Parts: sequence; C-alpha cells; structure tokens
Amino acid sequence: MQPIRLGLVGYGKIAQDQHVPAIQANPAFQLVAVATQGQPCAGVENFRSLGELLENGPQVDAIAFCTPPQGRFALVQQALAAGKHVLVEKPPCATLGEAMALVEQVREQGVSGLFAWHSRYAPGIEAARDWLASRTLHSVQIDWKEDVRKWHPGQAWIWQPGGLGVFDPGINALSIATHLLALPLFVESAELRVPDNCQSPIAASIKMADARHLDVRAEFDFDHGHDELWSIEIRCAEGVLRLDNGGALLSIDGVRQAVSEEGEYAAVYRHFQQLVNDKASDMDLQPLRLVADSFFVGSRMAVEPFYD
Ligand SMILES: NC(=O)C1=CN([C@@H]2O[C@H](COP(=O)(O)OP(=O)(O)OC[C@H]3O[C@@H](n4cnc5c(N)ncnc54)[C@H](O)[C@@H]3O)[C@@H](O)[C@H]2O)C=CC1
Ligand SMILES: O=C1O[C@@H]([C@H](O)CO)[C@H](O)[C@H]1O
Repeated sequence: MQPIRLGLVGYGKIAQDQHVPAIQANPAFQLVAVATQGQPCAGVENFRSLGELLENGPQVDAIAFCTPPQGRFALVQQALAAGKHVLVEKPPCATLGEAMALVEQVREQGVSGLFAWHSRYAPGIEAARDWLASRTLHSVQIDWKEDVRKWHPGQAWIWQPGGLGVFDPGINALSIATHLLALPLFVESAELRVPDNCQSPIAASIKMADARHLDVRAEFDFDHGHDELWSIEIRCAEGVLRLDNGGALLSIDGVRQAVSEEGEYAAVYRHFQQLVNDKASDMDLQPLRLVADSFFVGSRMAVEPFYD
C-alpha cells in the first residue's frame, strides 16, 4: 500500500521533538515537504508558506499543522480547500468558533480530520478509562505544573491573545479528563492569574462539575520550575486511581499498573492513519470548550510580570 504523503506546516519545537520522529518511524507515512517560517527541515523540500507548498511542491495527501494556534484556522482551511486530510496540533484553533467551523468543513470536504489531543494517547490512559468505567467516582484533582521556559523558550505567541498561556499545557489535562469521565463537565468558577505584561494567564485554579455534581478541581501553573507535576487523582468508592507524568504512569491504591508501551505521538499518527484508511474523523471540541468557559467565568488577578 502506498504511504500517505505528508506535508507539515510549522517546523518548530514540537514538530522537531515529536512529529517528525513519529512520522519517520511509521512506514504508513512519508514526509515529503515542510512549510515553515523558521529553520528548514533536512531531507525534504522546504517552503516559506503552505500556499507555496501546495502550488509548487510535491503531491501531498495530508498536512500536519504544528504552528501556533493563532492563524492556524486559515492555514487548515487552505489545506481543506485543496482536498487534503488534516492533523491539527492542540489547541486546534485560537477560538472555539474557528474549531467548530473546521469540524463542519472537514465533513463537507469528505476528508479525514484529527484534532490531536496528544495527552489522550499517553500510555496509561486507556487502562485508566477501562478501570473507571465500572467505578463510582467521588472527586477528581488535577495538578498540571510545568516550566514554560523549558517547553516554550522564547515563544511570545503563548502570551498573546489566542495563545492560551497556562491553558496551552492545561488543556492537555482537560483532554484527559474529558476522555476519562462519562459526563460532560461544566466550569463553575475559575481564577486566572495574569502577569502584568501578558495577555494570557500564567496560572489558574478551576472548579468544575458534571451533571451528577462530581467535584473536579484543577490547578495549573506555567512557572513551576524544576519539580514539574502532571497528575490526575480520581477518588472512587472502590479505590483511588492516579495518573502521573502526564498519563505515562498509572497506579491504583498506590500500586503501579501495566500500561501501553507506545509513545503518545506514535499513537497519534497510528490513529490518524486509521482515520484516513477508514475515511473517518476525530475532532473533539470538549477540551477547548472548557478553556473558553474558564475564560468566560474566570476572575482575573494581576500578578508580577513574566520575563522569559
Ligand atoms: N512546545 C511543546 O512542548 C509542545 C507544543 N505543542 C503545540 O504545538 C504547537 C506549536 O508549538 P511549538 O512547536 O512549541 O511552537 P514553536 O513556536 O516552537 O513552533 C511554531 C513553528 O511554526 C512556524 N510558523 C508560524 N506561523 C507559520 C505559518 N503561517 N506558516 C508556516 N510556519 C509557521 C514558526 O516558524 C515555528 O517554526 C502549539 O499549538 C503547541 O500548543 C504540543 C505539544 C508540546
Ligand atoms: O502540549 C503541551 O505539552 C506541554 C509539554 O510539552 C509537556 O507537558 C507543553 O507546554 C504544551 O504545549
């Protein structure tokens, strides 16, 4: 079977760290061209814009988008208009309205679309979901705390409107929670701590619930230094489930559980391959809706300026 000829837009940190290695490790894909405004990608044809790639570049079947969320909507629309399948990094767009429009446009074009909530593919997630399916949940505590200087060095876009600030990693925790929990979540209250020189929060506390009043709390911190923490603890009548290291580790009542050996991005691209083969799509809006609702109801607290 011919490999899926892939173009990639935005050869930045995550494309270099995760996407290109995952693509190169999967024989179902062939990376044939990159469009980027930064350093070029070795071994493939490089272009300065998606338009130039589509017009003058090699034939592609699909495009992976690794640009910042601001401006991504127009880029994905360009690919859809050219009949390409699309894999879109999280968050899918800078606004909920744009993401909703992409869902509709993918359906209208009859191509495959994936909103790549990469944390949903962490090794412990499916085993956690299976265990929780028959349990009685009492509460959920999310602690997602990392060092923005490590993961987004020099990336001004993350602090600008549409860049989400701490919700850029925090949305990963919300993507896991919305995948594990049976009912939709509602944001009851949020406190957004915004540096004086930024447009998006550096920390946030969020209180959520589902229709059965499950108590879900999240603490996000983007300036957490070296002792980073990506954990979700779910207290049930039958015991305590805990995901650590972003979902890579799973324990139940303190006992470490067997998890998948496949990495997040290998699983993301295997899922995308399956969607293309099945002429299907997977474009969940729930994580982005929770972020939007946190901004709607969130109280703002000004904090000291942030300097990279
Ligand atoms: N940095 C990280 O650890 C992770 C980032 N992500 C997500 O991946 C996305 C990108 O993040 P990073 O790679 O960290 O950002 P980055 O700033 O390192 O890379 C963005 C790249 O897009 C390029 N670009 C921007 N506009 C473009 C355009 N119109 N046409 C072509 N290229 C364009 C830039 O030149 C840059 O190379 C974000 O949505 C982020 O949430 C996901 C997982 C982890
Ligand atoms: O999606 C993302 O993951 C984090 C980091 O790479 C791991 O937690 C990053 O801040 C965010 O863009």
